Amino acid sequence: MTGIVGEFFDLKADTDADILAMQVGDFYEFFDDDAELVAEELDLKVSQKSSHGSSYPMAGVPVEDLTPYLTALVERGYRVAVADQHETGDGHAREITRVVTPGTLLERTDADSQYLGAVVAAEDGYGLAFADVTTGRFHVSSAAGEDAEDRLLAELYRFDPVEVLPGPELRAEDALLERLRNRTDATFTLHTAESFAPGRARRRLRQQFGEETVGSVGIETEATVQAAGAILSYVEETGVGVLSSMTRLQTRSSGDHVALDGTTQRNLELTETMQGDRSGSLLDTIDHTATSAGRRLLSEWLTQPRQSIDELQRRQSAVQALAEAAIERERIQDLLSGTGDLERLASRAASGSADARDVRAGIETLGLLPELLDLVETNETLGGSALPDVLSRPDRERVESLRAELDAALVDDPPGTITEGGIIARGYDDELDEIIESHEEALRWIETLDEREKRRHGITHLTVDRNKTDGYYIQVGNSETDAVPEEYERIKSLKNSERYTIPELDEREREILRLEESRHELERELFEEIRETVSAHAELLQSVGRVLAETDVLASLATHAVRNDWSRPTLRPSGPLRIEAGRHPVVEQTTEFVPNDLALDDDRQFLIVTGPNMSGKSTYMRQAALITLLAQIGSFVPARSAEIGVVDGIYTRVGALDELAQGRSTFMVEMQELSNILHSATEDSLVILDEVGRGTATYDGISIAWAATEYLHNTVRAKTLFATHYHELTSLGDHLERVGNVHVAVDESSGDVTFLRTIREGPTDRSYGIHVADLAGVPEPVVERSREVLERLREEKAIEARGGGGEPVQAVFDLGSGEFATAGTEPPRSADGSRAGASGLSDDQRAVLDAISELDVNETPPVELLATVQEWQDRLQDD
Ligand SMILES: Nc1ncnc2c1ncn2[C@@H]1O[C@H](COP(=O)(O)OP(=O)(O)OP(=O)(O)O)[C@@H](O)[C@H]1O
Repeated sequence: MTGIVGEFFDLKADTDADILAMQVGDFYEFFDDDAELVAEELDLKVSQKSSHGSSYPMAGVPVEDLTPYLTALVERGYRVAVADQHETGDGHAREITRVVTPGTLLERTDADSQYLGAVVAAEDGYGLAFADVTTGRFHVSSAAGEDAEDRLLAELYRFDPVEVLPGPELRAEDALLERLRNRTDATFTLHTAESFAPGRARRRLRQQFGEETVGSVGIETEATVQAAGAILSYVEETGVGVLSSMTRLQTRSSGDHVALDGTTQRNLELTETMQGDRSGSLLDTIDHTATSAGRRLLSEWLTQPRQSIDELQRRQSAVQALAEAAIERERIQDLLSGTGDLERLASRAASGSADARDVRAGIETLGLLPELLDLVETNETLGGSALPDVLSRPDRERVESLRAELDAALVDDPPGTITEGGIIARGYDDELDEIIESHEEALRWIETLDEREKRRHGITHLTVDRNKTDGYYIQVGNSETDAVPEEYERIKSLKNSERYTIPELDEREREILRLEESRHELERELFEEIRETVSAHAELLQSVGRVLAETDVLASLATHAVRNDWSRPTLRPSGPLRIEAGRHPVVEQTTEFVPNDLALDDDRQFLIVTGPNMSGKSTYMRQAALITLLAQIGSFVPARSAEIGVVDGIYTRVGALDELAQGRSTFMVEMQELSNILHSATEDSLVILDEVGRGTATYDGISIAWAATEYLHNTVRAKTLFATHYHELTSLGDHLERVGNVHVAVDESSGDVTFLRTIREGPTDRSYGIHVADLAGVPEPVVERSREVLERLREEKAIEARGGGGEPVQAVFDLGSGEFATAGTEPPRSADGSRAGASGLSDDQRAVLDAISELDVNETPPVELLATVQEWQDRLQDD
């Protein structure tokens, strides 16, 4: 098939992109199914194009408007190929110049990172690589060991990629792929298997980052090399052209990072809430950054706390100085706001999409560095902090020479297009200066032509102007057309005037057009050279960008500390966690918050937290984790004072509601997460367990919680906070040396429950679930009946707890041994006190036993269970 539509189909057959945008003159056109799809997604009009007797749907957008349409399509997960048109000797030809995908979209303007990820499965784990084409960032990591899969998920959660390239082996692992898909919103793209081949991948990696870098950063596994190589090949193949801005290969320095699994990042609502909203997350609450690069870095810090005390104290010193020097801090934030995003400029310059305005913004931003350094050094408080060191990191002279070079090249306020001149400053290029001079002279000649002509011919209503159809012309009012000389050639008659031209004017016009053309051409060429200079300095720009982002984050942390009365925590290499009057950083924003103390040390390393529902147990535990985490990004913390033994990991196990939506058993998830914690946590970790064991039958739950506590206490020895409704567990405090009990106090003096939100020593003796049921509007008869049942149960429990003296009617939990005695091992006694054989049972007793063995504890709601137990008791008592 020939013709435009045929060409479209040929090109489409050559690409695996979902949609093809093909340039036809001033438009990008979509045909056939693509036209229907794009029209539907973007609300475009569909027309029909005839070709070879058939008619095809067609939709198009003007060339200059492609970007927003492209961005919208890609953000919806489509991969769009763009075929550009170029001139050939005898017409036009088109070829695909790039494929825009979620992970290679350059036109991003918001603050978010946009990672493209690759995951390669190997025998002993996974290799991972992540690249952000908009900033040139490139990270590699690996996930190995027994919990490799959890580590993999944690990394995916941390980078939150928009597009993932699964390696060839992974493609066959349906179950894992499904989990990955559930964990990210990424588009999964099948990139050619060859690009994952180890030899090829290694070559690419060396080519990109240099042999030495690849050797020195210590990429641990071949799978990681494969993942990194595949990303490089994908970025190259999609034609986004940013490879030269990827200058630094980053690995996680193991030993310094704090383990923070995906579940914990989510539970602590670091960058989004459990519901997936940004608002209400820790990031959203503490973010006062002035730049998008700053916000990206703050998000990175929060998901990547550190252990290095030196680094943390360095950050703390800067935050403290910035907190104290309020005026300078505001000045710094003022200077930073409105600056260009240098990391993104480097990428856009490398891809050739940066325009003169982008570069101009970059120049201004580079100029800020000496200004900031000056401001910081001349202030005593700031000068004594780590800030001067931060700002001195990029080579000052190189920055200034690049800035000066670019500044001399561009005008102060360039236009947003690079094809229409007006970009390059005078004095930068001799040839251009000459053209501009001649151009301006020709323009001056035309500007003064009206005066000359008026004088020469004595005509008063004469003007010289230009429009698209007529070019330059002389216009004379009808009343004076008689005075027009002979050489005037009429080109148009209007209602009240006539338009003329003269040979000199025609000649000037031709000259102006010629000069304009060469000026535009030359300015574009010069600008492209300048853009290449920018691109060649990608590394320098990125380092200045990072330094400014870091200053922004430190100032933001200082602002939040000052506004919310946070304090500088004392950091120690390991050991106790002591918090005086601590608060929850997010909850304190919206509530009259009641501060609480916490101490976890060598004498008391494990706290069991009890208290009524909704009293504040979760808040108390999360605030401990968040205070530790904030301290380990170098921030101040919401507390009167805090002493923090640096942790190597924060592990949480908190409600699993969201997993339910993904169709996994809550209990299974709970146990997988518990297993992960028991495997991974160390003596230097902080563990938060909320209601572990709740997802199964009571006795199973208590047993698991009991055993996990013993293991964490005896073997792992991690600092642990454990909230539970199982009061049985509180007696662990008597048995295990370093386990203590605290509870959240309530006031019942008025007959109602008032939440005091205060943490007190010792366990609670009861649960307030019924009160919450009442608050929630459960019908009065049910609430009343629950109270009766509870009373009875309490009496029974007192009997059970003594472990004898009464009639055990059901399995009892022996607090002394931590084991269960069941009805089966301890048959009921007969009325005379002697043990009755199975044959000596009454009908009622047998019926009760049958009922017990048939009852499915997992499937019976607790209230019904209690009622059933009571019914049995009644039957046995009547017996
Ligand atoms: N120290 C505090 N000061 C003020 N308000 C608080 C405090 N702690 C908790 N709250 C408020 O109490 C509410 C319930 O707290 P939280 O969810 O921590 O209770 P919980 O005991 O874990 O509940 P459940 O056992 O039902 O899970 C929170 O939404 C919070 O607004």
